[in-house]
Amino acid sequence: MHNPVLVLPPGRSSADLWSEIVAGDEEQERLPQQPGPGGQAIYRRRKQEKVGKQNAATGKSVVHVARVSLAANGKRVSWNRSLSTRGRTSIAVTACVHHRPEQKHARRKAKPPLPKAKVMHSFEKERSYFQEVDAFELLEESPSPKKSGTWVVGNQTDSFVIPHLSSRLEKWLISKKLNHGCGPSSTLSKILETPAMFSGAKLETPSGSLLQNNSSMCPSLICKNDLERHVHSQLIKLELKDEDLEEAVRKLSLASTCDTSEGDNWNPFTALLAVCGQTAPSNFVDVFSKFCAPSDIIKIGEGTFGEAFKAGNYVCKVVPIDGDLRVNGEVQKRSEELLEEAVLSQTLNRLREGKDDACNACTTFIQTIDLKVCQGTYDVELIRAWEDWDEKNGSENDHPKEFPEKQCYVVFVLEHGGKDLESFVLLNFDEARSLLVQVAAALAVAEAAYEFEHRDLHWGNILLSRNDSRMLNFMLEGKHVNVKTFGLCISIIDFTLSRINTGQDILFLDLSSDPYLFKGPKGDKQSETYRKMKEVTEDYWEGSFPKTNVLWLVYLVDILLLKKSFERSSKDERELRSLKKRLDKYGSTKEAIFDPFFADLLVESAV
Ligand SMILES: Nc1ncnc2c1ncn2[C@@H]1O[C@H](COP(=O)(O)OP(=O)(O)OP(=O)(O)O)[C@@H](O)[C@H]1O
Repeated sequence: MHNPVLVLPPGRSSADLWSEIVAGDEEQERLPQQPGPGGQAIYRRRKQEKVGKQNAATGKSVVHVARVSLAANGKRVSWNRSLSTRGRTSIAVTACVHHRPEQKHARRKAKPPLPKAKVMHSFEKERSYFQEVDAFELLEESPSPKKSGTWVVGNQTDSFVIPHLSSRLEKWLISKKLNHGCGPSSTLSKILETPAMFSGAKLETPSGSLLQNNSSMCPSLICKNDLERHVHSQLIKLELKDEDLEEAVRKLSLASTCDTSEGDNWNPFTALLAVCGQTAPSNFVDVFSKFCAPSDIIKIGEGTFGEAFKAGNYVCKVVPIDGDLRVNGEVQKRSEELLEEAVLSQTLNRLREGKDDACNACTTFIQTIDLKVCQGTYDVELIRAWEDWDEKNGSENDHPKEFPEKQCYVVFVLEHGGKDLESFVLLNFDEARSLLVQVAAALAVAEAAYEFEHRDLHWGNILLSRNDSRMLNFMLEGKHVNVKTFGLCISIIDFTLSRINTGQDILFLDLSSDPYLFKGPKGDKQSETYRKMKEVTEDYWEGSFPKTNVLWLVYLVDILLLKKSFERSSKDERELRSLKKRLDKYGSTKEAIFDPFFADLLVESAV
C-alpha cells in the first residue's frame, strides 16, 4: 500500500501552519518544507514518472546474503516505495531447542524519556487545517517498506547463522547435517507422518500454554513446527493419507532432497506448492473462477509487490515470485519468503478460532482463506481489470503484460477487509475510538499469544468496513471481552515487517539492513514511527519489543487528529491528545488496552 506523506497546502507558509498544528505534538516535530511552484507547498499524490522496466544490468551491486534493491532511476527509487536493502541476513538453527522465554538483549538499555508536549493549539486552527488537508491530494507517499525483504527466522537460544535459508524444513535438514543431536535421524517423510502417528507431544506456545500436538518422534524439534504441520495437513488434503508417505514426498520432489547429503538441494518452491496443497502450479483462471466469473474480477488496490483483485466475496492478492524480471523496480520475492509468510498468516488465522492458544482469540487480523501458486502470463481478465483500475486511479505499478510464460505467482485468497483507513470516511468520534480500541485489543491479543508485533501499521494496512454488529468478542489471556464497534469492523493486513513467535520459530524481518526505511521525511508521522521503532529495538529486530505496537497506536492517534476529519468536539480531541500522552508510558498494547480511554468501550463478557 502506498502511503502519503503530509505536506502543506497551497498558499500556506509551511512554517506557520505546521507549527500551529503540531505545536501540541510531544516531539515538537516540524514538517519539512516542500514548496511547490512559486514557492508554495502543494498537496497532491506524487505520480512517479513512468519509465521502462529496470534493467538488472544497470543495477547496483548485490550485497552478500542481504537482498539489495537494484532499482536505480526506476519507478521505485524513492525511499517511500522501497527499502533499498532487505534481506534474510541470518537464520538461527535451533534443532531440538524448545522455545524458552526470551532473554533480554544485552544491548537493550533504558531510553531517555521523550520530550513532553509544551504547547497546546486551538481546536479551531486544527479544524481549518483538517478541512484543508482533506481538500488536497497528498504530495508524497510515506514509506511503504519494500517487501523485497525476506523473512528471517530466528530463535533466541543456541543459534548460529545460516544465510539464505528460511524454513523449518531447511533447518531440519541443516540440523541433520550438523548432527545436532535431535535423536534418531528422520526422513522428511517421517516429519510428515500421518496424524495417527502424532500422539502426545505437546506444543509450547510463547504464551506458555501447552497444546496437544501430533508428534511422537523427535517432538522437541520436528512436528511442532507450523510449516511442517501445514505441509503435512496439505498432504493429507491431497489425499495422500493412505499412500506410503515416502512415495508421496518423492512425488513432491522433496524426498530426493531431504537426505543429509542432498540437503542443499532442498527446493522451497516445491515446499511452497505443498503448503498450498498443490503438486504443480495452477493457472489464474482456475483459481479465480472458484470465486467469480473471470469477467467480474475487479482490481481494488496495489502494493509494491501485490496486485489486489476482488473476486466474488474475496480479495486475491497476486504476488509474482522467483522470476528474474524486476517488478515495479524490485527484485521479486522468493518462494522461501512466501513460505514464511504463509506460516505467519496461518498462525494469525489460528487466533480466529482460539486455536493453539485457547486463552487468546480475535478476528481482527485478515483471514487468509487459501494460498495458491499460479504460473503463466497474466490472465487477460486480470489485465483488463488492471487497466480499468489504472485508468481510474493511475497505477504506479508496471503493466503486468510484461510477465513471461514461465512466471510464477502466489495468490493469497483473503477475506475482503473493506477500504483502507486512508480512503475510508469515518463518521464520528465513536467510530474513531472504536477503530483505536479494536486495533489495540487485536494487538494485545496477538502480543499475548505470539509476542506479535506488526511493525508497519500505517493507514494503508488498516482496513475498515461497516456491518450491523454492535459488539465484537476478543479473548485476552483467558478473559472474554466485548468491544463496542459502533458498526465498524477493522481488519489488519500486511505482515511483511511483522515479528511473531510461533512457539517454535521467531519470524521477523531484519530492518537493520534497510537504511532507507528510517530516512523518511522529518515530521512525517509514519517515518517518525519507524525511527522510534529503531530506537526502541536498538536495531535488534529479532527481539520482542511490544512497545513497537504502542508506537503504532500513537501513530494512529496522530492520524486521527491530523489527517482524518470526522465529527468531533474539542473535548474529543483533548481525549485523543491525552491518550497519546499516556500511551508514551505503556510498554505494550497489553498494558495500553487498560487505559481509561478504552474503559467504556470494553465490556467483560462471560463468553
Ligand atoms: N484483504 C483485503 N481486503 C481489501 N483490500 C485489500 C486486501 N488486501 C489488500 N488490499 C488492498 O490492496 C492494497 C495493497 O495490499 P498490500 O498492502 O497487502 O500489498 P503489498 O504489496 O504488501 O503493499 P506494499 O508492499 O506496498 O506495502 C491494500 O492497501 C488494500 O487497498
